[in-house]
Amino acid sequence: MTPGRVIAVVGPSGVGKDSVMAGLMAADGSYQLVKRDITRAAELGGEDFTPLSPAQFAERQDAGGYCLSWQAHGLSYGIPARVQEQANAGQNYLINLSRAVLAEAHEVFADFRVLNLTASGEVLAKRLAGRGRESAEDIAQRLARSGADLPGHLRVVTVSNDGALADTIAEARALLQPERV
Ligand SMILES: Nc1ncnc2c1ncn2[C@@H]1O[C@H](COP(=O)(O)OP(=O)(O)O)[C@@H](O)[C@H]1O
Ligand SMILES: O=P(O)(O)OC[C@H]1O[C@H](OP(=O)(O)OP(=O)(O)O)[C@H](O)[C@@H]1O
Repeated sequence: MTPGRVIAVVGPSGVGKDSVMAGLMAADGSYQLVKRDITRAAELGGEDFTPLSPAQFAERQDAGGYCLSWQAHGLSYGIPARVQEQANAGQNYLINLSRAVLAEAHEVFADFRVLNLTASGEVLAKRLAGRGRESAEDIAQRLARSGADLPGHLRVVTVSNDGALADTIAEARALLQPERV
């Protein structure tokens, strides 16, 4: 069985990862979005995620429930182990990952690609304020993280999302075309 393709969408907070993923999903029905476990209150909204308490998260993690997990922004994030199983069985996925787990993800998924989104610091600050999910202090901390480097051995496509969302989605699809999104 040919493994499914897993495309990680990464980039700084506010760059448009969730928006671009939604656009890619609307354009190509052959991918599924990965629903993450996050220790964030359900009412904070945004992406469709599974809200867990820190104790619930730790329990799942100890039971081997995650193929990838990390901490960021004072939260824990987990990718359910079944995502790895289903990708290996042929399912294609779009997945929102931390840049810090890309090298590990490259080991976890047999057919792994990265869509790296970028935007200027000014645009990021405006978008985070407009989204209204975080406090001013939280936003400042998120912006301070924005310069992470990507490991050199990965297959990465980089697209600016400084302009219109539709243009970003079209460019990402064109660059990923041989990659089927
Ligand atoms: N190209 C764009 N132009 C204008 N606003 C955008 C664009 N892309 C995303 N946004 C907006 O910016 C905010 C952050 O986008 P989001 O997808 O939540 O980013 P991320 O998931 O990377 O944090 C949202 O309010 C979203 O609607
Ligand atoms: O290590 P980094 O690449 O900086 O990423 C850190 C975290 O930021 C994003 O989280 P989340 O989607 O909750 O936040 P965001 O929407 O503000 O990016 C991303 O999915 C990671 O979980």
